Amino acid sequence: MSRTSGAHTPDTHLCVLLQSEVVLSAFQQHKEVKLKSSPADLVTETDQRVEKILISAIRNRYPQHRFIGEESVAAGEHLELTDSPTWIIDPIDGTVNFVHRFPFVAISIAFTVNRQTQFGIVYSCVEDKLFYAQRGGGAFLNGEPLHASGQQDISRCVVVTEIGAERDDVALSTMTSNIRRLLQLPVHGVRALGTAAVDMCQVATGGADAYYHIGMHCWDIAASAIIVQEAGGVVMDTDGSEFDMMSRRVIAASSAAVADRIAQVIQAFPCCRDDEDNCGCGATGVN
Ligand SMILES: O=P(O)(O)O[C@H]1[C@H](O)[C@@H](O)[C@H](O)[C@@H](O)[C@@H]1O
Ligand SMILES: [Mg+2]
Ligand SMILES: [Mg+2]
Repeated sequence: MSRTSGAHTPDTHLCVLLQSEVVLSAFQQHKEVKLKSSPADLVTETDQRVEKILISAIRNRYPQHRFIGEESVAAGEHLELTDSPTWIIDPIDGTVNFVHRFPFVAISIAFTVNRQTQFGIVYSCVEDKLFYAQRGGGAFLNGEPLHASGQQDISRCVVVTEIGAERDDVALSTMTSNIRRLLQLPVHGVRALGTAAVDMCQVATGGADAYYHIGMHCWDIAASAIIVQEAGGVVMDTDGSEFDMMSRRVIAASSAAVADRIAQVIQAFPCCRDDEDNCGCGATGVN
């Protein structure tokens, strides 16, 4: 059981914390690695095992609920977000880090009703940091309230992003030119931790002022999106429209001014929506 669990933690937190022991005990071990959508999109037996245990534990308690799990979708399960109560699960966010023992790996769980996120949990296992938010209830890190930085001036920002699993020329040149354009504004710095969920939670802590990503999946950011929003941050699509967790594009920021400025500077590359089957573009929504 993690050092951060407490009497106040709801059942789901306990579920996550219990599974983090599975992640942590495997963290130092040799891992059998399989490839998914690219040579950089990895999965291990631990990813699959943690997701199975989480889903069966939650399903046991809530048999009518639906699930969107990264590894269930990778195994061919249809991905559809409906009005039904739905759990959106990334059993290990940062699998490349997990395989390499780079100490930023997280379990991410979001819960939606009527397609609206009710709460999100991101547990950064090696750091032992439990990020949590409930709609209208604020955002917390290990029980302490979180507040975004409120920074309005892009030139005073630390911006977090990810070079994801894409290795095609269009995606790579778009991502690298986005980073170059931001650095030339200039911004104070660009960072990447290798886990979208923990990256985005840095905006909720105020330790970063913005996060943007093109190509991630709903399970990577569904939980951290509500954590940023409840910490007073802004979350939107990279085209400036309302945040849509299935679009595979996101900007999370300390303020609308910074979010809008980033939306002006960065470009997106085409990638299928998570809920779009066989959309035919280069970067597929599922593996
Ligand atoms: O580790 P997973 O759950 O696969 O998620 C990562 C994704 O695969 C990468 O492409 C992104 O760059 C990371 O930020 C995600 O955390
Ligand atoms: Mg992930
Ligand atoms: Mg994952």
